[in-house]
Amino acid sequence: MNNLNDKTAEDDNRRVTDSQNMIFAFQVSFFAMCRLSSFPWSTLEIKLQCDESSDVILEILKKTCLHSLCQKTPPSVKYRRLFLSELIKRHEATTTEPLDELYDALGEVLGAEEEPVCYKSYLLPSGDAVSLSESMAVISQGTTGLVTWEAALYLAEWALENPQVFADRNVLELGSGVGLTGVAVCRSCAPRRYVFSDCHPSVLQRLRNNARLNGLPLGNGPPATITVEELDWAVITEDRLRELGADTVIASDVVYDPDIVGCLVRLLSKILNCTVQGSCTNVYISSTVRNPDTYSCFKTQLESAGIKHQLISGPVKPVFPYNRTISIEIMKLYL
Ligand SMILES: C[S@@+](CC[C@H](N)C(=O)[O-])C[C@H]1O[C@@H](n2cnc3c(N)ncnc32)[C@H](O)[C@@H]1O
Repeated sequence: MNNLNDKTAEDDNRRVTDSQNMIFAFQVSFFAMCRLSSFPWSTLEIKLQCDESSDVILEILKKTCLHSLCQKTPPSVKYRRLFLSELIKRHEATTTEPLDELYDALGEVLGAEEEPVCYKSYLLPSGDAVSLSESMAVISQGTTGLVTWEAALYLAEWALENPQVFADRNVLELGSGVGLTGVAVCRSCAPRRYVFSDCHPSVLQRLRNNARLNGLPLGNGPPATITVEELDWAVITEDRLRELGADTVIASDVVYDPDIVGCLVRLLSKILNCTVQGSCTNVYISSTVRNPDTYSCFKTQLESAGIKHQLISGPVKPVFPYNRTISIEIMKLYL
């Protein structure tokens, strides 16, 4: 008899955990504005078939559109409308009573005005969120820097698993974009100093706003510990690099255009040759291998500049939602 009771309790626990995992998956995907087709809809349908109540739908609603994060840093109006319409469709396919909360939430979104930018929030293992103002289009205002790219999420996951690489280090990030990797590193890896950088005026402005939005204590140059600097790879001098004094340099998705590979490699060569207090600088580049020709052109130019590279094992534990079928690599550079 005891065995039977134990088994039932075990099954109940498993069902609760499965349900919580599914609801969490909805929440993570919703706040990162993932494609709706990537949500676990079929798991939800199975759950709805086994459960007579609307509790699970209500819980998903509470963890998404009704969550306090959605009041502060909401995904776009259009996205919330499409999400709610899909949720309503799945709920209407069941035999349960209509849920007023769903229609109220949709009514609110239908009455809202679309903004040119939206917020995406990426949940950290600590439960905190990194919320970023991002553009809707992957290229806007003539730059690719106003959205978060997969290589940034990959590098951030790797950093979360390897905090010792950043702890008490003076970190310079090149081509920071909207700032996902940097915010995650500052929040979770305790760097001594962190310099976000980019060259595009709109990206720099967005970066400053995003750093503040995430509570980072932004200053204006030393002795501030976290700064946003205009740093163009084509014009930065060795003197400026020495002033910055970085002992760890990172970048994500900066190898995407054959026209800028040359000046990036020249900068990397300056960085590696410019020793800080006798110690060598650790350089890590995270790249999505979209175009093998561009990537191999980068490797060839590294070699010609006398820079060696070593592939680093990527992150093991998925934290952020992104397409994991694409090829992303982190390389460590050295002389
Ligand atoms: C594809 S985005 C990647 C942004 C971010 N690292 C990410 O992975 O989400 C490339 C970034 O490199 C920056 N960039 C391109 N050329 C640059 C240059 N010459 N100097 C500094 N930044 C540059 C762009 O402004 C843009 O923010």
